[in-house]
Amino acid sequence: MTYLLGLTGGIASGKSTVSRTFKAAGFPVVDADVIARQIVEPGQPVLARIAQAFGPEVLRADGSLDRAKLAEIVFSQPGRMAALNQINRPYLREAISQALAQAKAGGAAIVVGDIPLLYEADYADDFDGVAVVSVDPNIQLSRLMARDGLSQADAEARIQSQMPLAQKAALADFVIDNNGTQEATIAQANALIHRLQRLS
Ligand SMILES: CC(C)(COP(=O)(O)OP(=O)(O)OC[C@H]1O[C@@H](n2cnc3c(N)ncnc32)[C@H](O)[C@@H]1O)[C@@H](O)C(=O)NCCC(=O)NCCS
Ligand SMILES: Nc1ncnc2c1ncn2[C@@H]1O[C@H](COP(=O)(O)OP(=O)(O)OP(=O)(O)O)[C@@H](O)[C@H]1O
Repeated sequence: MTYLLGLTGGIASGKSTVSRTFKAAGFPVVDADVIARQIVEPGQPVLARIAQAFGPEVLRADGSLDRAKLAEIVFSQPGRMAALNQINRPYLREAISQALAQAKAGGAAIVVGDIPLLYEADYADDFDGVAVVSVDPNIQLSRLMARDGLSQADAEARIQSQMPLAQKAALADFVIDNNGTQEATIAQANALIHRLQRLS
């Protein structure tokens, strides 16, 4: 039996370290951010609907999505974010559930769905259990600013567009604390793998 694990957290909370650890141990990981990029490639219906709703200024000269421009709009205006979510979510859900089913058919003991908005978009019931990567707010803010070169105000707006991380941790079946070193986080992820292997 495959154990289907949902992996989530906040923006820049450290999900990548955990998903890399599962991949390194040989388990398939379905990455919602990658799928979210695929569904807005030129020629895809979602891109046309985004252009219709947000105007041609969110497209580059070559017709591809100007992600920085769209991010600037949606992370500063919750109403516009809600409009983007309304367009994207049905397509994302379909593509994510197809990718998870395909990964599960491979027969691995654990399959991971790395979904940043797992709780916000109501995916928890699709999984056998959910792991949240947690980090203190001040560390999350400084890592996000450093990684994406954002001002404090822009980084705070992105964090605030999501469910508070403490609330996600309270809902989770497993919590991985990423306040320490990456090595400490990898050790927690490996301990979780051993625990799930006993359950699967
Ligand atoms: C707004 C966009 C253009 C910004 O693109 P950008 O390249 O700067 O960021 P990227 O896609 O790598 O996402 C980075 C992080 O932002 C956060 N984030 C992305 N979308 C959202 C959203 N709709 N609401 C809250 N947080 C979000 C997530 O934590 C994600 O890991 C892009 O994130 C997007 O199209 N989002 C809508 C699709 C979506 O819901 N993706 C999340 C999959 S669960
Ligand atoms: N334990 C750690 N110590 C120091 N830096 C870290 C640690 N964990 C992550 N980072 C750094 O913090 C940033 C955010 O981490 P990461 O990209 O893994 O988060 P994420 O949850 O996958 O983000 P997103 O959902 O936004 O894609 C990265 O630049 C990463 O190198």
